[in-house]
Amino acid sequence: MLQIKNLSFHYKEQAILNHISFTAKPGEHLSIIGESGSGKSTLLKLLYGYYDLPAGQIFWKDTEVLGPDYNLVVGYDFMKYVAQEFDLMPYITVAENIGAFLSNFYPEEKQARINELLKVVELEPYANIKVKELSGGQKQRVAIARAIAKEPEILLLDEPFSHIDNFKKQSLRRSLFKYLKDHHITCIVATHDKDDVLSFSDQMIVLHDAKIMAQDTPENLFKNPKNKLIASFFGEYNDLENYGIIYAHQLKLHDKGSLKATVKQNYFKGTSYLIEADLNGTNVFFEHESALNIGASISLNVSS
Ligand SMILES: Nc1ncnc2c1ncn2[C@@H]1O[C@H](COP(=O)(O)OP(=O)(O)OP(=O)(O)O)[C@@H](O)[C@H]1O
Repeated sequence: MLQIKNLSFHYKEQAILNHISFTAKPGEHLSIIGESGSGKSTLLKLLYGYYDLPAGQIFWKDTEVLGPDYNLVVGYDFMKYVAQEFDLMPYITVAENIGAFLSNFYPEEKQARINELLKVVELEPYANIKVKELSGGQKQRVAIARAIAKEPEILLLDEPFSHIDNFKKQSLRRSLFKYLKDHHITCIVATHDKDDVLSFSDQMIVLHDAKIMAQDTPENLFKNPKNKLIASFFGEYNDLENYGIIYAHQLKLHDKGSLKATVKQNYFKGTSYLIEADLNGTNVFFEHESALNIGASISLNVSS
C-alpha cells in the first residue's frame, strides 16, 4: 500500500501542498487532477523522493520514501517516474533506450522483453531509429516503455500523453493502462485530460488551494460534481438557479420545457452541436443533434 500521511510542502513561503493524506493499494490506478499550478507535478516528485519533506511521511509497504538528504541517488527500485521533460539517451536507438536498464545476462529474454514493451507503446517500427530523430510524442512513448521495463511496483506518470496525437492516444492509453492493471502495477497519474481518468482510474483526487478538495471514484465525481471546478474537468456545464450544476448533455430542447431561452451560437462537436443560448441574461450550453437558428426562441428541460 502507498500511504501519504499528512504531507505538506512549500518551495518558498507559500504552501503548495497542505496536510495531504491518501492511500493507493497495490495495482490501483489513481489520478490527480487540478488546475495548472495546483501542485500535481510537485506531488508526484515528492512521491518519488525528489525533495525532502518539511512535514508528513510517504510509505510504500514498510519502506519510507525519503528525499535527497537521505539518499545519494534520488528514487527507489520499486518506483519509476515519467516526468513531463523526459530524459532519454538521444544517440542510441529506441530499442537500446528501452533496454538500457535491463540485464544483458540473457540476451534472448532481453530482446523479447524489449519487443513486448515496443508493442505496449506501439513503437515497433521505430525500434532501430535513434531517439534524437523522434518526435516529442514518440520520445514520450520511449520514456514510458523504459519506465516499465523493469516492472516497477509503482509508476508515476506526469501528463503521460500530452505530446501524443489523437490518432495514437486512444489505443496507447488502453494498451498502457491494461498492461499496468494486468501486471498489478500501482499507477499515479497527474493529468488535465478526463479521458485519462474516466475509463481507467479507480480513484481520483482533486487538488485545490493546496488541499485535497475531493476524492472519490471518477464515476461518483462525474455524476455528483460538488462544485464548478470538478464539473469543468469533465465538460461543459451550467450553473442553473433551482437546479445547480447541470452538464450540457443534461439540458435538452423540449416543446414543453420550462426554461425559455434564445439561441446565440452553434458549435459543431462531431457527434452533436453545442448550442449557446441566452436564458434570462445568462449564457447556457446544451447539446443538440443539429444546429439551431440564431435568435430562435426555444424551451429547455433538465434531464437526469
Ligand atoms: N522548482 C520550483 N521552485 C519554485 N516554485 C515551483 C517549482 N516548481 C513548481 N513551482 C511552483 O509550485 C506550484 C505548483 O507547481 P506544479 O508544477 O506542481 O503544478 P501542476 O499542478 O503540476 O501544474 P501544471 O498542470 O501546469 O503542470 C506552481 O505555483 C509553481 O510555480
